[in-house]
Amino acid sequence: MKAGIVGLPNVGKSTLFNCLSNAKAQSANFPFCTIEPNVGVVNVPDPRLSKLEELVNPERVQPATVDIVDIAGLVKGASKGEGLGNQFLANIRETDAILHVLRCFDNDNIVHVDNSVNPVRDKETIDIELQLKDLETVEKKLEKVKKASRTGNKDAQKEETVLMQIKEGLEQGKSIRALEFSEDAYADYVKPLQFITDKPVMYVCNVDEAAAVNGNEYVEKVREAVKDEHAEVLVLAVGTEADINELDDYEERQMFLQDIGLDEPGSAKLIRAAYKLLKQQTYFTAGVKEVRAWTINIGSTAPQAAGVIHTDFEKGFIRAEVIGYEDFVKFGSEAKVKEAGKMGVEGKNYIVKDGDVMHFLFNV
Ligand SMILES: Nc1ncnc2c1ncn2[C@@H]1O[C@H](COP(=O)(O)OP(=O)(O)OP(=O)(O)O)[C@@H](O)[C@H]1O
Ligand SMILES: [Mg+2]
Repeated sequence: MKAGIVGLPNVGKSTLFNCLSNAKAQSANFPFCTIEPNVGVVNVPDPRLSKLEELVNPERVQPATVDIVDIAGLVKGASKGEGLGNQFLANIRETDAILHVLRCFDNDNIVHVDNSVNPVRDKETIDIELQLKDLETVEKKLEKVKKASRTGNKDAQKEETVLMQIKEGLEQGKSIRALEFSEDAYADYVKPLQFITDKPVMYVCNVDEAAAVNGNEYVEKVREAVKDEHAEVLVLAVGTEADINELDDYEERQMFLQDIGLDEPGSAKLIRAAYKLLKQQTYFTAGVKEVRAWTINIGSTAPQAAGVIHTDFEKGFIRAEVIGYEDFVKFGSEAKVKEAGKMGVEGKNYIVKDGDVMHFLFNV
């Protein structure tokens, strides 16, 4: 699962990527600085992991990770080959969620490809290109489905209705995630086409230092413009955080963060939000060798969760011993939780909860 950073050229996408990941992407004050996507594996900051580390005192700790991709800037006409053309639209298609960066700061020294700061307009520019790309996809599919539908194929007729609904929505400037489908229609006809505007999105408002905590007028306009999308809007002083990240010393970084009014980097909040956007959740294993956060899809069963460690764990799954995170902390160790009778023994239908501390029994 990966989240892609998307936006107009020169709005701070690579700078954001560098805040999140240790992989250094080139960022500079000119449009189309990024051409090939930069890929980074980013640790998901999770205070629960430090707490478990404290209690178990393991040899090593492994946080959950999320893959972040920094993609080239999009411009008007991209879907027709303008700018870097279609290539990076393919890069976006390969992601599972979109972090849409919007420039929400004034600075005459930083070029804006459309010559003025207007994040709502910028958002629409990007949306239109993505919608046009999806329109192309749906029209291609419709051509085929219509043929089958004319021969009286009932399934094809149903599909045609759904695809027409998508086509009309896109033509009205709506993104597919804003359209409503029945659960079946979505699973059968919409999801398989992997539309770009169906991917979950989060808006990242790139502000200056003064607006790091409370945002500014640009941010308010963005919030207003996206209020029907049920999408999260995150405020981040990307440039400032990148500067702070350059400091080697942890104490010094904390000091600068406090100076701008933050108790943790906005990028930490962003990574956690991206993780949620990808519909991922965490369970833990807490052994003396390793305390580790594992990533699963929300709604995973115990065997599916076991399968993330090893496919044999899933195939040979017998049962799972489960301790709720809160109980683990309250009693302080696996043994004490057992003593208190708070350890659950769960079978293959158990739906794993976020934060469960798990131990699997299996045979191979
Ligand atoms: N909040 C900010 N305030 C001031 N300058 C910023 C801010 N965020 C980014 N910048 C500056 O904007 C310029 C462009 O940033 P960056 O290279 O990250 O853009 P990009 O979106 O990746 O562009 P491209 O699409 O061309 O790859 C850089 O000089 C960067 O330092
Ligand atoms: Mg870039």
